[in-house]
Amino acid sequence: MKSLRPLVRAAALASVSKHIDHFSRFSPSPLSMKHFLDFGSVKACERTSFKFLRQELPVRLCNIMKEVSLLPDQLLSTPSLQLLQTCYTQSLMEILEFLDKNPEHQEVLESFVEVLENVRNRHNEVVPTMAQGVIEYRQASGRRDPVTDHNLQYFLDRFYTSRISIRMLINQHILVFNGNSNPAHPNTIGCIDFMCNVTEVVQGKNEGTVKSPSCCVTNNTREPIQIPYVPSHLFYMLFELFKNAMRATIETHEASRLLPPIKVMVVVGEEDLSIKMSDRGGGVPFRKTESLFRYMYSTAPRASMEDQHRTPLAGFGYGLPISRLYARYFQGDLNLYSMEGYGTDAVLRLKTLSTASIERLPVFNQTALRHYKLSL
Ligand SMILES: O=C(O)CCCOc1c(F)cc(-c2c(C(=O)NCc3ccc(C(=O)O)cc3)noc2-c2cc(Cl)c(O)cc2O)cc1F
Repeated sequence: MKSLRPLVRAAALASVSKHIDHFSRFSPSPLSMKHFLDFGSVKACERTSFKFLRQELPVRLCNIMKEVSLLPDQLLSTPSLQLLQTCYTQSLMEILEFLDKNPEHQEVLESFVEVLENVRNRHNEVVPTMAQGVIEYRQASGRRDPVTDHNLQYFLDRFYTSRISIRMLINQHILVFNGNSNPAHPNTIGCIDFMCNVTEVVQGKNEGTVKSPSCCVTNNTREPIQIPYVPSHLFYMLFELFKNAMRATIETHEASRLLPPIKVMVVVGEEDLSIKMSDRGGGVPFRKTESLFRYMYSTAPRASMEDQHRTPLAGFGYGLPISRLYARYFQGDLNLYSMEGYGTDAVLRLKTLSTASIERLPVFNQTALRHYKLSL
């Protein structure tokens, strides 16, 4: 008797592709920070959240899985991408199990939270796994051409934004409905601090270390600058910017006893909250600024110490491009203004109003499809 395993696997794959086709026809529904706050506050209803997520999570998963399926075979066939597709498929099937479950049953709601925790943990390593897949693809395909790099950048921006948004929905549901209020952080609703003191988060990033440049923070108001935001997202972005500013400053002033300070200005306007981090770390040529945002998974060893100083861009990780995705996720942005020979200003913009902070989500549609029709 032939093993049933291949038949079962084929049937499961056929079923999954049917679901992916079905749910990828829906567009993801962007939520605003105000919605997250209103929904997670006293009006929080776990049944309503459950009914929304058992539809919306498959929609977001299947929209990006559709784009993954359009990647070139040489990338799709890498062990890392095979692992990612299995991971996403498994998570999709586990959530789809709840489509016909009764939200009036408490055990259904409790089981759903457990499944979401499993999904979140399963996806913890997605970023380095995708990075490894890109390295394997680049090693296998050998040639590097600008069109492929451009289309890969387009895909990775969408893939990581999708992942940020899925984890936001999952974390909100788990934190709001797992019954543990957070006494240490009374201003939080799920993973959102509705009175996030931006200046304090900036200052908290500058724990002095040996020989690190001093930092001074100035506001444009005497009152604390507070907006509803996700502290972990803000922490990730500021840490990345401080790391780069400190590295440039230290490498440029190695011989100096006194390092020029990194200055941070926090300004809140009616529409934008802007954080400008200014260093005197020597800057990079204007022509190379955009390359700082590339997903450089280069494993190329640097030839020498000299090279290490002259071509650090080759070793750029993905901290900066993903920081820009976090900023853009809630309609903000991250821009670099570098003056070669002097230093760099990194300007992080967030939205002041929770009604303007609306999820910016990738949608699988004809426009997206055209990017993949071109040779990736
Ligand atoms: O490891 C990681 O994850 C991130 C590793 C990251 O590594 C870097 C790093 F921290 C800082 C810089 C850098 C330089 C530099 O290095 N200038 C010297 C040079 C001059 C010319 C050229 C050239 O012609 O190519 C290259 C560099 N100048 O400004 C910045 C700079 C960059 C950003 Cl994103 C920032 O927010 C603040 C900054 O001061 C470059 C990095 F690459």
